[in-house]
Amino acid sequence: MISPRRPSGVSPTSNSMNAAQQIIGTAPFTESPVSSPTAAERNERLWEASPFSQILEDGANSAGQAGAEDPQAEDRVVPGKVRGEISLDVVRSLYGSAGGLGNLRRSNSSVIYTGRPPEFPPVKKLNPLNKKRILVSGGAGFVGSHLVDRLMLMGHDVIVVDNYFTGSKTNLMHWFGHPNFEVIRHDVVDPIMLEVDQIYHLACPASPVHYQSNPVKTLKTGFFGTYNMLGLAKRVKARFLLTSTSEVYGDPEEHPQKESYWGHVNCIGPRACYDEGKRVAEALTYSYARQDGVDVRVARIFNTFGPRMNWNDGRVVSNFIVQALKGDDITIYGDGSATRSFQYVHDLVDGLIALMESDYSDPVNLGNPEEYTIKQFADMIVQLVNEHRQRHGDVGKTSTVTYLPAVADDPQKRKPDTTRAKEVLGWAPQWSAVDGLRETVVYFHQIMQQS
Ligand SMILES: O=c1ccn([C@@H]2O[C@H](COP(=O)(O)OP(=O)(O)O[C@H]3OC[C@@H](O)[C@H](O)[C@H]3O)[C@@H](O)[C@H]2O)c(=O)[nH]1
Repeated sequence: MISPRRPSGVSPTSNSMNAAQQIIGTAPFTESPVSSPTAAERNERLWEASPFSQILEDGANSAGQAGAEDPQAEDRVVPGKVRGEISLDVVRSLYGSAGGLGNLRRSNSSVIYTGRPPEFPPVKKLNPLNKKRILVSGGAGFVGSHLVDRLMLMGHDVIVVDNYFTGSKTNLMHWFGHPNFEVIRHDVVDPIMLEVDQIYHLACPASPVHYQSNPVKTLKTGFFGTYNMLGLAKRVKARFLLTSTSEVYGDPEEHPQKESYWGHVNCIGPRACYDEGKRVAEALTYSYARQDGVDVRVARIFNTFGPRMNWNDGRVVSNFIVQALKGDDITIYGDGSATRSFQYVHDLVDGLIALMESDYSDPVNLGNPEEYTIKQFADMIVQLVNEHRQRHGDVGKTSTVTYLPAVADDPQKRKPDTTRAKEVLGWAPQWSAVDGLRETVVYFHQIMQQS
């Protein structure tokens, strides 16, 4: 068994338990013996030769064992923090230098795609009754690609639709050609017809810089994108999960924010394209549920960070880490007293899957209630980056903070009340912001070394 931990996000009787409980690399299927190697024997030999077999068989201890010889061991933090019986090391291998990042090299004049590693990561062999066809809209993006990784490792058939506005094929390259995986270049503002059992609807730019760059398109994505995905869910009777946002609470007058809070949004401001787009997406979702009986789930996602964020994403985490790694000024908009609560992407993926597999239809906040002022957050990142650089013998310039004008309608405080997620999903974040940031610093450092 890879991990002794039972997924704590779901009850032992729920569907997700059946899915998540199944173990990667379990005993191969049996067939009648024949003189030439059987499929099972071939499978076993391939498995033993696989670079992943060692990782999986070492299980949660592998990071610790590697620590004695590995100079970068301190870059690895908190082994085992992924729910379900999936090794965190395998998940990491898909975006670290052994996986996703290992797929390309850059020089001044060219980019060389070296292809995915010689074998796909092993996916679980599911009983056909438990294997689902799952559509992930926006699956080439930051959060979407991590969700795709997890659903693939769990053994499902995954179809991604993405228009690559902010997503990237390189986030998914490690699955190209896998029989359980398909990707379609498609913009969800246009209808699409597919046969699926579940739809995770993520497609929408999420960084304020991106969603404000074409606000009409953001509103079209919020309305027509959700309308088309809900129409599909209705036609094929798929369960539908909307990724909504903490931005539906606007600049909140209630703190922390409970799901029962109706919000405080400026419907004519520069953020309205996203906030109101997501609010109408929620309204559509519950209208389809009431009128047509569509089986819906709504996650309200709070600030999330992790590997595969674009270095030029524009959000605070990537901006501050990249600035600190370069020794540039850390740009605080306003006086730094606004607060945010940051969750690591693996916690979010756990929560999304637990919600999809639950029988709960009302909105659920998914976020980490650890709250920081932006100034505290800047100091924390500078310190973590300095520690990281010292470990690598890199004595670069230490960044200092510079204050720039505040952005319009910037919410002044944000912190999720996660009581509902605990009660209905058994979900709570497992990663502290610091632990997640350590991994994210390593990731951005690797990206910068490649460019
Ligand atoms: O370089 C920067 C970037 C951002 N910030 C500040 O840091 C805070 C967080 O800003 P971000 O752009 O990361 O994200 P925001 O919280 O404003 O919006 C996010 O909210 C939740 C999600 O749904 C979305 O990912 C996004 O809209 C804001 O106060 C912002 O003004 C800086 O001070 N400097």
